[in-house]
Amino acid sequence: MNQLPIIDISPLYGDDAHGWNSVAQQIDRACREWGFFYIKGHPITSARIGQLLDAARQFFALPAAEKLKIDITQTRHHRGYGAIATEQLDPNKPSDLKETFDMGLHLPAEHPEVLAEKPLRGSNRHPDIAGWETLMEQHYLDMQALAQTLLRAMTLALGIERDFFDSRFKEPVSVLRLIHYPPRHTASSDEQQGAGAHTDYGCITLLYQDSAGGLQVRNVQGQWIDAPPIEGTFVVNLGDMMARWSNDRYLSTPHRVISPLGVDRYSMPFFAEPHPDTRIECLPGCQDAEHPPKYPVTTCAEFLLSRFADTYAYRRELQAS
Ligand SMILES: O=C(O)CCC(=O)C(=O)O
Ligand SMILES: [Fe+2]
Repeated sequence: MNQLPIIDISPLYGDDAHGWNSVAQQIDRACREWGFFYIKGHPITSARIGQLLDAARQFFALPAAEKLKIDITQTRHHRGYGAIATEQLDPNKPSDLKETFDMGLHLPAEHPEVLAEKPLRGSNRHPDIAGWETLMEQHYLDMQALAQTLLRAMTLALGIERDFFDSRFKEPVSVLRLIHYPPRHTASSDEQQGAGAHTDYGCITLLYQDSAGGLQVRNVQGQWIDAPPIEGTFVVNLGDMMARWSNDRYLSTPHRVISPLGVDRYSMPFFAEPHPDTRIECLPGCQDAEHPPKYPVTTCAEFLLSRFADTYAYRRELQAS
């Protein structure tokens, strides 16, 4: 197994039941065998992607002092700029060779969860770049809608009600992230990695990657295989919350990014995660006498905060304070 499946999801934008079922079967198989696949036939235009890449290049090229005006480590709710080495995804390797911009659902100061200082809730912190905020806020909503379309298809194979995820993804904690990987300058990729080997924390991740390459996925035989850029697609993968929800019927697969040699790389993952209070509890169709629930029940917020603390020194300090 060395080739990730490519699934055309365009039938999900019509109401032909046969088309929906066919896509649902393909997604179900890819989730069980790989936890990773590509999608094509989605509604995000190449013009939009071009605007986002331009914006990302403009932002990451700003002087450090300008970017640090929205330093993520100065927030309680995890929004803004993460400088190089803020994250360490693989505890056995040096910190990651990448810089990031994170945003979430914009909640106004008077929202009850913001007033109550609930973790991960609040307003976005955008850089002062013309057109940036409108572009990013719209893209966030469009990626959330795309993620929910995929989740709706997944309910068919999981044997749960059609709106199971929709009802749990109201006011989600989903994150849209832009990443810049500076080039490595030595032929060896063993030292500092772009992104160390990790599994994602959330339910489902939709990743746009530019043409530089470097993403690798560990297959069930334990080999690292390339997930090369394919024009017009997103790479989709499942995170640990979905593995728990599905009692490991669906795989949360390790992946990493080898820093590009001689070129910059830009990527944009969207991490779809439900409302913070959502109970992550084995789905009824994923358990029986031979497969009892493997994981204790948790909530989305509780689970995410524990994983953030593993990855970010600043979150450990914040949670200890
Ligand atoms: O940049 C990429 O291609 C992957 C990034 C990633 O795996 C992550 O941020 O979780
Ligand atoms: Fe990841």
